[in-house]
Amino acid sequence: FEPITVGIAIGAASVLTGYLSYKDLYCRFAECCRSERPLNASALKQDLEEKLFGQHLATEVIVKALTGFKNNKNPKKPLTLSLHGWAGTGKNFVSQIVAENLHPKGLKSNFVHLFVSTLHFPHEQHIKLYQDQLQRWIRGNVSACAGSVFIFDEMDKLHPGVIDAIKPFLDYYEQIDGVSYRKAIFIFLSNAGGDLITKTALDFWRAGRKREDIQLKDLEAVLSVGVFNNKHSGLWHSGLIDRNLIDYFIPFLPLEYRHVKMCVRAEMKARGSAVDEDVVTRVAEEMTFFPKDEKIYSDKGCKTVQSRLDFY
Ligand SMILES: Nc1ncnc2c1ncn2[C@@H]1O[C@H](COP(=O)(O)OP(=O)(O)OP(=O)(O)O)[C@@H](O)[C@H]1O
Repeated sequence: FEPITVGIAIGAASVLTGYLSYKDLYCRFAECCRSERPLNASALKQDLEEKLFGQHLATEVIVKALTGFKNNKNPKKPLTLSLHGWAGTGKNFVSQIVAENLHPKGLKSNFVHLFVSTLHFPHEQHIKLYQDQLQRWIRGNVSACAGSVFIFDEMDKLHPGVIDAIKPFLDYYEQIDGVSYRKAIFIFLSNAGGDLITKTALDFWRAGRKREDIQLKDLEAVLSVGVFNNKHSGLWHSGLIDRNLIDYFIPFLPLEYRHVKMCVRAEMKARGSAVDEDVVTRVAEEMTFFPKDEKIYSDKGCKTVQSRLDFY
């Protein structure tokens, strides 16, 4: 070997390892954006299967959507998921699990952003301002981290004008003003279609069929009436659906008595207490169930379980 070449190689290697270890060290203390980091699909699946109760369809579609998207080195557009269902059925909860699997700090991460319509965009007269702020916010954050996650809660209460502001980012553009949005993930949550999803679940129940036998295709037609063709739905107005900018519609089924009980048990464990079946039953029985005669589904899903448990 020629001494000069060897010297250069050693120099380059030490600079490189120095750089790498510096970066690794830095990322131990500060949060780093690692958009290229592969998704641990089995960890996500396990998380959903263990923590999310009664939502076999949502679990299946979310794992499939995220695995496909994160395995694709060159996606043509950002991933857009639209989660639909009754209150308290786990839409926010799932977003939190997804966020944690993408960025370890989850909702607290600098690369995960949650917007709540009634909180962040409450006044119709300020739509123009919201549009500008939101566009600037998304542009700034995707420039800083390509794999940023944006969650929009209460999408059905969001003014279509605000949705219009984000539409360009969801499209198939390679870049907009030098920024590529193709690795970002947008998650929309709404109650739209929840009543129709419930009706399908109820039809299955009344026909003596198992909840787990409900398939995506049983709900696609239902969602298309409730959300796609419903002119009062913000999603329809915005043209997001017409332009095929939503990749996956994910239905959340209404929760039954047994699922509410599972939520109570999970909450007790999370609080570090032993599971007391007596308390589990009492909390579950305090919830209200519908329809009036059959009383199958919890009105609020698992939503008030935590506060009710405080009384025991
Ligand atoms: N399917 C579920 N499995 C396990 N826990 C659940 C489920 N659904 C709800 N929960 C529990 O109830 C809490 C409230 O649910 P969540 O906020 O996710 O409901 P949501 O569907 O987003 O409701 P909304 O439409 O009213 O915003 C969650 O933080 C979680 O603890």
